[in-house]
Amino acid sequence: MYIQLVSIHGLVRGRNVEMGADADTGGQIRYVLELAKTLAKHPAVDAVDLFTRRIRDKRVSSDYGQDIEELSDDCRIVRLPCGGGRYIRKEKLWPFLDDYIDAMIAFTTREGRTPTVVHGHYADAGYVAKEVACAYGVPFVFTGHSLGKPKLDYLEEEGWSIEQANKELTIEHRIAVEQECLVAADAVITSTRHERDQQYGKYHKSDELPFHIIPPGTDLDRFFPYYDYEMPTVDIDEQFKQARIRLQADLSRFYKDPAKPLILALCRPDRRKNIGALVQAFGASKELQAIANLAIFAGIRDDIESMPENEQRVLTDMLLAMDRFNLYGKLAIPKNHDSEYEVPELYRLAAASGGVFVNTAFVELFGLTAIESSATGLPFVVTENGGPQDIYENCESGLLVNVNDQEQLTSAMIELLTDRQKWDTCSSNGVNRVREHYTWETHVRHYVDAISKLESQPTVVNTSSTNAPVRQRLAALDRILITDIDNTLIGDDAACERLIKLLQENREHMGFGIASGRSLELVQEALDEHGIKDIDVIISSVGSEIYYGPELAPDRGWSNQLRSKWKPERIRAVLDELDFLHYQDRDYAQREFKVSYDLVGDITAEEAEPLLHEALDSTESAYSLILSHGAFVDVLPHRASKGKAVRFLARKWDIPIERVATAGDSGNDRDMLQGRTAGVVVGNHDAELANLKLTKNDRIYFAEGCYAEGIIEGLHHYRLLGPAADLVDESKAEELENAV
Ligand SMILES: O=c1ccn([C@@H]2O[C@H](COP(=O)(O)OP(=O)(O)O[C@H]3O[C@H](CO)[C@@H](O)[C@H](O)[C@H]3O)[C@@H](O)[C@H]2O)c(=O)[nH]1
Ligand SMILES: O=P(O)(O)OC[C@H]1O[C@](O)(CO)[C@@H](O)[C@@H]1O
Repeated sequence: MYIQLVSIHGLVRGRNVEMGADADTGGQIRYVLELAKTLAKHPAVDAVDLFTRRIRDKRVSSDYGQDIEELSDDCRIVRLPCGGGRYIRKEKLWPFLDDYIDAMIAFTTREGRTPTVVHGHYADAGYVAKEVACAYGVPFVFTGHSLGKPKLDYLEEEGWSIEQANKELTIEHRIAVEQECLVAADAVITSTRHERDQQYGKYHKSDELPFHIIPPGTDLDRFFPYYDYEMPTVDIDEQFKQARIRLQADLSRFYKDPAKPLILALCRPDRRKNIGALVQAFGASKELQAIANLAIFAGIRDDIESMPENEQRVLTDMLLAMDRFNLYGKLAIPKNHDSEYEVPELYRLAAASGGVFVNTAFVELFGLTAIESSATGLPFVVTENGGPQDIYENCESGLLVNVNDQEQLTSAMIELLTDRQKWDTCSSNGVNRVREHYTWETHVRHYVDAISKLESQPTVVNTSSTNAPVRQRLAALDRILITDIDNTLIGDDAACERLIKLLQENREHMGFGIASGRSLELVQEALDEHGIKDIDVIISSVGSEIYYGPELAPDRGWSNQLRSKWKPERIRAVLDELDFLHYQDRDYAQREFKVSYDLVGDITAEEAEPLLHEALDSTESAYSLILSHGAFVDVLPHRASKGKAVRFLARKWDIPIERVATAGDSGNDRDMLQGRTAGVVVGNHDAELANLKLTKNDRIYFAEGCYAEGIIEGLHHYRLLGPAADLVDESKAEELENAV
């Protein structure tokens, strides 16, 4: 089996995982890393790749910018670009996921290994995994980790409007994607029954979906029992001992009486973790304060003011409550900790002190911290709402509480802190039963069982993607022809037929694309009229739209790139005032990313151009102006043009730009013909192409043949037809350039 796991957001690396560095780097990151590493050790698994986002940002470690990180011989983290290098929160990643899908397909195709399953974690990666699985016709597995509907319910209770939740958290889109993932999934892996029934239950009935309840594990090499320190025969890694000394020193700075038992809380700084309830309970109970100290580790922070709003509020509320209840000398809120060695030591220090672990989250889908604390022998007091119910039933290593009932919370803590017998029972139960129920090895055994049953029966029809085959085809191409339609591809029917036949013969390696000023509808009309089929990609409306395959699936990544600084209403307002322009009212002429006019009167294109720029500059829109056939004026977003769309495609599908043949006849083809593409200007070209000022880098072949005959001549010229071995290499390209 070759398993692809996908987990896009947060900070993912193999060593020194920065758990709690922000709200996006929590339990899910730990989960996917442990899952990947343990899966790779299973005898039925040949390899595991964990796909995440490549981040190149000075504010975070350069580790997150590495393309590949080996976790073991058969297990890698693969980082692919998704929306630039800057580290951004997960809600901002949505527009870039389509590009990520394509990058992942291109990567997989290059590697030449088809995944057995693609497993997406959280809605964002679920979306990616669903499409990739569909592209390869293999099963898609989904795990939500945290779901949008319950989050929205919580936010609404907190007074958020749906508009605010959409604006800041894109919540309805997330929920819609979760819904699609659940319908498409061949297996949904959940951690607990409660999660299946109460959380996923908000989306679908449990008998409608292929659920597998497989609880996660915990790393027992790190979360060993606290009493191992008392056992002279147990060998403990020095790094743990050093972490212990550091923590002891660090915590004792906060406390008047450091010898008291420790009440420990550890979670991401997220409001739903409801840390306030714990501070409130501790602050209000003189008894608790008399018998124990409180330590809250809520992520890692530098300057609270520079943190996102959610995290900022959690921390400031906590500091304010500390002040209000005057908990100085009794409460520690350390700024930093490391999750590899210090977190396990924290649990052990708390256990050795006879303390207790507390999690007062409003709801916890699973709650890794409850099994971590139990594994070290630290009893817990944990929310009864969610996954901890299962943990409690299996381990009996603590108490469940209604976190809205302060009295119950306080008494539970007091009970465990004062009843030594109870504490001992919970502590030993935790150590023993976590080893029975919550190891990653057990998880992986069940996981492999579940997915091997899927192997032979992928229910691809479930998925919503219709363009998967063409995506896969594009990823496998090593060259492509992209041609204009009018007066280039069409104009000589017999030559056009010859070209189509040649392309058919070379179809295995060579793609066929159109780049036209026409709208999609009019491109189709022309293609239908001439019986031209098997188009892989259509760049329409002068490069402002890209579509794939027979289903005409839009490239949303391209549209997202164009949206920035595009102000079509302002453009229209100023151009409407110019008397040498007529707003095109023909069908399909105006598009989301294209505002088009005809030149009218005696004015020439050369005379009109400076006047148009002057008007357009006043709009503060980032535009690109294209004049063609001496008659048409197209205004597009600054990032749109046929040439830019062609380069975008070459990059995205990893086709060397020298092997992208472009063919055209007029001004709006200029930028796809110039540069390193294998440009072909057909013999019947417009005068505006005759005087192209070519630079040393340009490769343009002026064909003698007209229309499609010229294209065929160009393809031969660049030796783009025939077997891959004949392809022009870099040195030949230079020779050719000179010849041109
Ligand atoms: O400051 C911190 C905060 C957390 N952690 C670690 O981060 C993980 C937190 O996991 P968990 O307690 O499960 O909470 P979340 O981060 O909220 O994780 C989400 O995803 C998990 C995996 O699916 C589920 O168990 C949770 O219920 C769900 O909320 C644990 O390993 C902690 O040790 C730290 O190291 N430092
Ligand atoms: O607030 P949200 O969007 O539900 O996300 C919760 C976060 O918790 C996590 O488990 C942290 O790892 C992720 O699933 C997600 O980053």
